[in-house]
Amino acid sequence: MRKIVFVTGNKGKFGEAKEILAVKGIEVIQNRDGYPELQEDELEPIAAYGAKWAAEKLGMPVMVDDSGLFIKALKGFPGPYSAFVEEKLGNGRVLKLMEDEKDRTATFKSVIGYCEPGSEPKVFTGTVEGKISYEERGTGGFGYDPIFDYNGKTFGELGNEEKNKVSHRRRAIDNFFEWLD
Ligand SMILES: O=P(O)(O)OP(=O)(O)OP(=O)(O)OC[C@H]1O[C@@H](n2cnc3c(O)ncnc32)[C@H](O)[C@@H]1O
Ligand SMILES: [Mg+2]
Repeated sequence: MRKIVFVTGNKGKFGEAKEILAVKGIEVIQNRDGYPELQEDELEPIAAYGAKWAAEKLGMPVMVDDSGLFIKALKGFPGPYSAFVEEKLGNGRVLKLMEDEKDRTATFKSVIGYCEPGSEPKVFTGTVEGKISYEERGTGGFGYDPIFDYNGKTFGELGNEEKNKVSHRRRAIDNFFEWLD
């Protein structure tokens, strides 16, 4: 069975990637050592740099996943700052920022960076469109899931199995897997 090391400190991301890739016959092993996260306004260079850095450091093939929530009415905020905003503000205050906004459109984006030592990194992108809810709903998932409404249910309400069929992460991993084959 093929094994890939996933460098991430995020338990939610790891659990999802593990489930999605298990179906494809790939075992994912978590490494929590982390990598330097560039400050960029796009996720792709952050994922590419992180994957390259970690592959050279660990001397084995690695994947990383840099992701974020892009809210249209907030000009794409929090986007690449999603982790920082989640930690400092949380979902409640993101909803507060959205209080008077009629356009609730938002995009979740995941960029998988993959790199083998001595090679150039590859990036694979997945997105899913949804709406920012008016209140937090559901206890499933992690991070922004309770405020991301996908066809009437938040990702927090959907449950892992359903989320994994349609999520940004699923779509990015599908693209990655297609290339791997
Ligand atoms: O160690 P890493 O992999 O960097 O883990 P992280 O949590 O710092 O992750 P990012 O730097 O990619 O920041 C992404 C932020 O967006 C959140 N996020 C990413 N994917 C999500 C998803 O599927 N559902 C809800 N929130 C998500 C996540 O919790 C972070 O706060
Ligand atoms: Mg991070």
